[in-house]
Amino acid sequence: MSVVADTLERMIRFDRVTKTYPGGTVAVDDLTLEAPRGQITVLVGPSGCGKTTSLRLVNRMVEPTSGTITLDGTDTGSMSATELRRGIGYVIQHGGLFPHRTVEHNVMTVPKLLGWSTDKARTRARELLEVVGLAPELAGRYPAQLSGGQQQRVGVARALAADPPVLLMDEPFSAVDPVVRDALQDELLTLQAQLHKTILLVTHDIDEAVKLGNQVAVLRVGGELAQVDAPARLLAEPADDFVADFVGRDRGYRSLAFQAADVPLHREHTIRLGETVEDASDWQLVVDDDGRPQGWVRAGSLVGRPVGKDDLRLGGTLAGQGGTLRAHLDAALSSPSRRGVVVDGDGVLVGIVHPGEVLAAIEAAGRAGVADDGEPA
Ligand SMILES: Nc1ncnc2c1ncn2[C@@H]1O[C@H](COP(=O)(O)OP(=O)(O)OP(=O)(O)O)[C@@H](O)[C@H]1O
Repeated sequence: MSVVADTLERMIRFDRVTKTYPGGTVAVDDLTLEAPRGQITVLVGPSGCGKTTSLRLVNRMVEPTSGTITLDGTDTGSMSATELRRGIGYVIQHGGLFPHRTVEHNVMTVPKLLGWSTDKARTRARELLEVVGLAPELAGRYPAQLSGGQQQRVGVARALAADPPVLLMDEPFSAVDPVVRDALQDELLTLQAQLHKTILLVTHDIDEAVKLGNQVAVLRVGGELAQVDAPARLLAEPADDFVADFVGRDRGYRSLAFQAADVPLHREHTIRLGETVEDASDWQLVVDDDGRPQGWVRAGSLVGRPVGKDDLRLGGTLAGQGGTLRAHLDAALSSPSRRGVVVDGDGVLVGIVHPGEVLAAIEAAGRAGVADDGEPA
């Protein structure tokens, strides 16, 4: 298998696909959609809009009533279901693990079905458990002895076992708490940066959709595609009221997460922990011996004595150098001094930004957007 990561060549294509279930429910209505190779396409929409049905149409767990689905140009209807599924990993909520098989045996399932030797399948399973961040000692446990997040990681490892070019993921992270979900989402993005799978992922959570998707398809109940676009465009230019409502009220602010910040950086006078405060000017930034910001102090009341950890006001977010407008604006607004702290990849202070200048950069980015498109966004 060779997957070219950087082409936009289609991998999965729905061509005028309709699925009507016995009883007459139209779950998917005349869907035409392409999932580009090596990218994450997210299907999002309210409950019952046909997301799961659309996903299952790809691996033929559901057959279309009309229309065709092609995989790399081949009509899936012309392939045997077994042959088709060999190239498709499938991840569901809770991992969908076999409860009576150990973690390792769960991951070995597909390689064994493909006729791999036990040794080769076991080596692959161990390799994958490491890839998804699971400690080797978990290999012998049963799914019930794992946390929700760990089960989900095993589910991903199992889907990747035979190195399929395509991954279908149905609400893979919705059964875990928000903190674990966020971590799993980050891990999927890191993994994807190495693996370049063609991923079709279903979620009902628009924040997850815009975080993970290279493109996001919004479906409405009745199985109609309302809009498919890159996340930034979806937030900036929802096609209609339904999409605008679905993407949410603070979409203007969230769209700043897709724009790189071109904001002037200013030098900031710093003091080190333990250093005696001599300057009575208002907020001062405290750094450790390596120059990493630790927090702000209100210097006036501290003049003449050393700064201790208890004096620090924390709470301001840090923006990464070269990061997004959203991260810079948030750093400025959440800082007690209203000066946003910008750090490099090692967490060392590189400068500060002022909220007014971040807003000016937002305005300038908006004007550049108008110039690019030739018409206002
Ligand atoms: N096997 C089935 N037989 C009959 N109707 C079905 C079947 N599976 C799904 N449906 C119906 O098709 C519609 C779409 O269901 P589907 O599960 O694809 O939606 P969904 O967007 O994934 O929903 P959710 O977010 O609630 O999981 C719903 O009205 C559902 O009741």
